[in-house]
Amino acid sequence: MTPAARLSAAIEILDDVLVGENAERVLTTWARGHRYAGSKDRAAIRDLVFDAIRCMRSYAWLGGAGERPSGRQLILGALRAAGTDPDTLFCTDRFAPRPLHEGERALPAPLSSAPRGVRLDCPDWLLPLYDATLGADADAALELLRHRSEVFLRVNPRKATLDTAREALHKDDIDAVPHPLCDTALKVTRNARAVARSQAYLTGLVEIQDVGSQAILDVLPLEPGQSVLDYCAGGGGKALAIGARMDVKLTAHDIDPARMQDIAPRASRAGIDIALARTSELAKAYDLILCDVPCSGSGAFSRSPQGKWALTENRLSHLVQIQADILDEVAPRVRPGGHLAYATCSLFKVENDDQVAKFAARHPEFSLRMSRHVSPLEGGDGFFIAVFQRAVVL
Ligand SMILES: C[S@@+](CC[C@H](N)C(=O)[O-])C[C@H]1O[C@@H](n2cnc3c(N)ncnc32)[C@H](O)[C@@H]1O
Repeated sequence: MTPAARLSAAIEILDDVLVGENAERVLTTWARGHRYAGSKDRAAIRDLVFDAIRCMRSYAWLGGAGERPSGRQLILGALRAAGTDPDTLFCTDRFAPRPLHEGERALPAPLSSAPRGVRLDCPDWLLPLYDATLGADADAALELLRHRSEVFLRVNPRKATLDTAREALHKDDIDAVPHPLCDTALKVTRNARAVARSQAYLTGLVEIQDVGSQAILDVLPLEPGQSVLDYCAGGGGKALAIGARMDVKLTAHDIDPARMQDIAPRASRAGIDIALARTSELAKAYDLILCDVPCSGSGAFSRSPQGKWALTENRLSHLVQIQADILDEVAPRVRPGGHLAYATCSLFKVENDDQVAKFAARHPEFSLRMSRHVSPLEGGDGFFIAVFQRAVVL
């Protein structure tokens, strides 16, 4: 496909995304209907689509749109943001987006004169929430969240060291460097798209996991032989990381067991045992329970940018209630003297410190031992973790 034809495809896909369709699903459907598009085309179109979602407000501004842009306006804005002359691609070539009309040619005011939420590609109502946590760092963090995230790997210490994992990756033409935030983390610096096909990945030397997600687990009070429950396990990212670090008796649980379907193959690749349990199968008490709760995702909007625009005040309140309910549900299953860890990929106080303070007030049998905020400025997604200990004598 020509670069202009890729733009036409991205415009078509974005038009579906803009009426509320899930971007991943639209991209998959599009690829099925356009078999002539090769893997490089699909990757380029995907990048165009996700960049436009991340930068929706600034591209809409530069594309001359209001708050409800079209796919065409977003792609026009993307070209202007990149300093590309749109006339070279919106042209009469076959499969190219049609040439610009007079109205579209009018240049917008510079982005530097746009309101803060437009410049930072953030819904206005979320700005004070970021400010409350990040203060003077808020703009720099939001700037990072409007760009594509890096690809990070977690080295599995059961199978490799950082060096042997890097060597194995190198054989598949992938370069990666250690990251200071966590001593299991590698940042991929070249050929990230090849990771999922590489021997290092297929044989369990490395897993794909954000560095912030790895770093928060450093604070878990893990001891060999403990019983550990990952209560909101999803695809098992955290459970796998725990099992790779320590010989523990690990159980994964999720309200939606279907979400755990990848855990068995991932655990087998990594050489780790993880039992999967339904709620009725959970034990009465665990030494450590991790609740990696559903959240706004406000620390990870560079990875999942649709969430940024879909979030509403009602949805956020609902999530905060779900998080509190999950903590109340698991609290009785922490053995006396055991630990309860609460984690989010959010940067909002209402989901983090406020949630933790309210739990402590409702459950005087738990004491907060520590909490850790990971900012996007540290290199990965934004995360939060708090660790409580249950009193020995109740
Ligand atoms: C943030 S995701 C977990 C990500 C996962 N821990 C990882 O690292 O890959 C949150 C998970 O919580 C699950 N969940 C939502 N409500 C729940 C509940 N009441 N009890 C248990 N799990 C729940 C969701 O299905 C979702 O898979």
